[in-house]
Amino acid sequence: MKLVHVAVGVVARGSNIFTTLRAKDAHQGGKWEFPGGKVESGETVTDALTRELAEEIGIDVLSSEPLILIEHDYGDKRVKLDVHRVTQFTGEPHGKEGQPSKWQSLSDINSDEFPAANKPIIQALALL
Ligand SMILES: Nc1nc2c([nH]c(=O)n2[C@@H]2O[C@H](COP(=O)(O)OP(=O)(O)OP(=O)(O)O)[C@@H](O)[C@H]2O)c(=O)[nH]1
Ligand SMILES: [Mg+2]
Repeated sequence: MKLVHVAVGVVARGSNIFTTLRAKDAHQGGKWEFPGGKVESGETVTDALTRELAEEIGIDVLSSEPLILIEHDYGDKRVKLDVHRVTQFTGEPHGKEGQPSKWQSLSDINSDEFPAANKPIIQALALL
């Protein structure tokens, strides 16, 4: 099965992190996620991160740094999540595609409400 390369952005304000709800009919639908999406051919991960966060949550990423790289096999799909912490941005994050969104404080984040691949992301954030 082919590996889907995904750019994922952790947008934080203090200890709050911006999260969005995946559409019911999407892969891992109904779970909360960190916004992001597939890296297209010819794009760098940073290009993809910038494009996806502009499309999905209406922000302009000014700087970001790598947080963690995760490979996960869902059985129906294999993903490589290239997770970056967004350290500077302009604009106010919102569910630009109509998706529900919320700021969640790190201490309240429940891994069970996120796709299984996200567990190490949430653990890594807790160590920062
Ligand atoms: N954006 C995002 N995707 C995640 C996370 N965790 C996780 O397993 N994924 C998986 O990564 C894959 C690609 O993400 P995506 O659905 O956002 O891709 P996309 O924006 O390009 O959407 P599209 O497929 O509708 O074009 C999905 O299979 C999704 O389940 C996460 O925290 N954020
Ligand atoms: Mg997406």
